[in-house]
Amino acid sequence: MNAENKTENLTKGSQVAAPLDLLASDLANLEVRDTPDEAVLGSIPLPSSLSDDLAETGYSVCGTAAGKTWTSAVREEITSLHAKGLMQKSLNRLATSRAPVADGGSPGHTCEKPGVSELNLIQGGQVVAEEAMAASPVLRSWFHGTNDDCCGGGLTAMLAKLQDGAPWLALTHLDTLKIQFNEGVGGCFPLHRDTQDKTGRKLTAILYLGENWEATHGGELRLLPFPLAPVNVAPRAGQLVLFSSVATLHRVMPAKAAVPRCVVSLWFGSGGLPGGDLETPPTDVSGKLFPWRYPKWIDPDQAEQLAFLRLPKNADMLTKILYAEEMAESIEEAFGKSEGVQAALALHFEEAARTEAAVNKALLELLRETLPLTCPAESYQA
Ligand SMILES: O=C(O)CCC(=O)C(=O)O
Ligand SMILES: [Fe+2]
Repeated sequence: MNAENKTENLTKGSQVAAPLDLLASDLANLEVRDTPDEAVLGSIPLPSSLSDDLAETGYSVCGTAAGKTWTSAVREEITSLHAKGLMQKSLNRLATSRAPVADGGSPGHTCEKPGVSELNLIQGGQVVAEEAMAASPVLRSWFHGTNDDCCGGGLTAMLAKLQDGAPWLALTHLDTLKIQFNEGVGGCFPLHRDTQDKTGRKLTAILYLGENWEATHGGELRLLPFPLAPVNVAPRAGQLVLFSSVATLHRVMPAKAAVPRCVVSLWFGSGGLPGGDLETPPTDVSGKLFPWRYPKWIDPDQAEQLAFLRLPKNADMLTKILYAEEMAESIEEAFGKSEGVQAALALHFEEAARTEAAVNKALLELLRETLPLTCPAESYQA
């Protein structure tokens, strides 16, 4: 059965695939390696499995992408920017109704993540926070790629490694560099995908800087690589997570201890920067540019039958339904239970129910029984 037929089945047809066996798997590809303390992000190889990881799961985890000395220096810079009051509250606008308002937008409720501050240092490839950048020599030299004296790392080296590791993403530039400081008092991010817009952002790279992170500190990044099982990633210093900005659902679990959680988030794009020589970025909204294939632990026949689950429209509909509860929980954890949040949750459940009504019931029942596809070790906390 091809993907087109399956797409129809999702909304109209009555035919459903045979139940799946949940298959055992080899778990990830954790390359143990000796990372020099001074290693700058970009200076040391990314996992050799990067391309396979991204194509099979939509994400790739690199246990150590930078050394202790460098990650400590970046953590100190972020901590000091926070102490100087140069960062901003992290806000989200939650839709509360589908009815348009006078200015053409839709009604919403703006909420703040408690204890979480952020700042874009780079946006559209340009420095947009001059004062903060001036006060951050380590991040500044990483961006300008002038740290030859520290193992030849920096943005240029990192971009080259990503281009090499996943050439099909056609990455051309760093679009955004955001720093984040979470005081560790419950702050978290609700379930989301990073990009629905046309900025050309394709790949998210998150570098964690948590010194002596322990499970009791919370703040794990939870990836939901539908239809595969969710994975929690520890925000340990030097750990880098790469994932599709367009496709990969993720959230940040609540921080549980008064230990700051510091993060550098990078978004890489294709198609060049605005005003550059290249054409408008190719978009993978059609699903064509991301070469999805299922991990080897899924039987090839089943993999073929399940390809339709990853067509963007299908994945969007099904995750809205299957992760409706987790989405609601993550919104409440991030923003509390104010009236505005309650209105947003009511709309969220209404939309999930409307989406569910459009999907073939037998197929949905089957998917509820068989998904997510689980490999034996679900949680990675190296
Ligand atoms: O802090 C993290 O681990 C992820 C943050 C995130 O998802 C975002 O900034 O979009
Ligand atoms: Fe995100």
